[in-house]
Amino acid sequence: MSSTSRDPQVVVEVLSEALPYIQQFSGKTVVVKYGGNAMTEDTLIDSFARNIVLMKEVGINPVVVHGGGPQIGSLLEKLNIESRFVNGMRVTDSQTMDVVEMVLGGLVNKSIVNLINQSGGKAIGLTGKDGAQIRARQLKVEHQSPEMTAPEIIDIGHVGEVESISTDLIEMLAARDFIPVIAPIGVDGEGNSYNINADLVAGKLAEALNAEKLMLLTNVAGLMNSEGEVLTGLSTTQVDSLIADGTIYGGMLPKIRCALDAVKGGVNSAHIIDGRVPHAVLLEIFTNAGVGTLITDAG
Ligand SMILES: Nc1ncnc2c1ncn2[C@@H]1O[C@H](COP(=O)(O)OP(=O)(O)O)[C@@H](O)[C@H]1O
Ligand SMILES: CC(=O)N[C@@H](CCC(=O)OP(=O)(O)O)C(=O)O
Repeated sequence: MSSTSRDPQVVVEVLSEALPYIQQFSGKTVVVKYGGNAMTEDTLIDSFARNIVLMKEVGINPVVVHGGGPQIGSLLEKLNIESRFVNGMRVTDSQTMDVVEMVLGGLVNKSIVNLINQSGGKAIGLTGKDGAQIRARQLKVEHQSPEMTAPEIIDIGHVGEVESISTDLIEMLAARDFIPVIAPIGVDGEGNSYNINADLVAGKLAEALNAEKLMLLTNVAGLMNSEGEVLTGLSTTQVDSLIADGTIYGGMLPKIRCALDAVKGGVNSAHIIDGRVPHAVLLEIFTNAGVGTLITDAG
């Protein structure tokens, strides 16, 4: 339906209903993680970009952190390089690291920046290497399968975890009305690059920025139980048991862990939401629709 064919009364009522949310979040920072799996259709990416611009226009400071796992996977496939994951993390040798940097820092970052700019925003794309703002160290992964008596520590190459984040650059850009768009690549003191799971970067960045909200856009309706029902208001203990019985696996592991860490670290709420729903970001921020899984410290 075109905007001209909508009942004007409905349009103004919708705008009016958003007012308390606009007042509540104006001046606050919201970190939005845009997962590669949610970037499936051009119209969806376009509505995501418009949502981010609208947030900025009403006085909220959006900071975008993006993923791009499937996009990295498809270039690796073209280059005949196999993709392997351990606990939801990509095993990253030097060759894979080059591809990760090209895809995340180049193609994906610049296409999001371009779409936000096309929608009237002022986006600036950066990786964690710019201004050395994301200091990383190598992540050691603990892996245990049912047949093993004790977990083993495995080296999965150039995969990093966040050691520290400097928010100067992001705050400077946000204060001048730019929208920072961050690719999850970190750097250590020697200048080595690290591939960091985008959820982990988003969670740590939300903490460092004292963000009001962390929104994780993905390709499922939320965190689900084994019956496929969306769960919300989970405690750490409930999450631990869902991990232990295999209900939470793969890419949902870093996502739920970073959401729990972020709310423990002072972020007011974290939300795992379905990025395949048009205008998912606005639905979460400006309505009571209750999309997805909500995580708060009280959970
Ligand atoms: N309990 C669960 N509830 C929902 N999704 C889950 C669960 N456990 C594992 N997953 C998987 O996690 C995926 C989302 O993580 P990921 O693929 O890394 O997405 P993104 O690119 O958005 O970060 C889902 O597509 C689903 O396959
Ligand atoms: C270490 C690790 O796994 N890094 C991720 C970085 C991209 C990412 O996190 O993308 P999504 O959010 O789309 O999953 C990867 O190489 O796929």
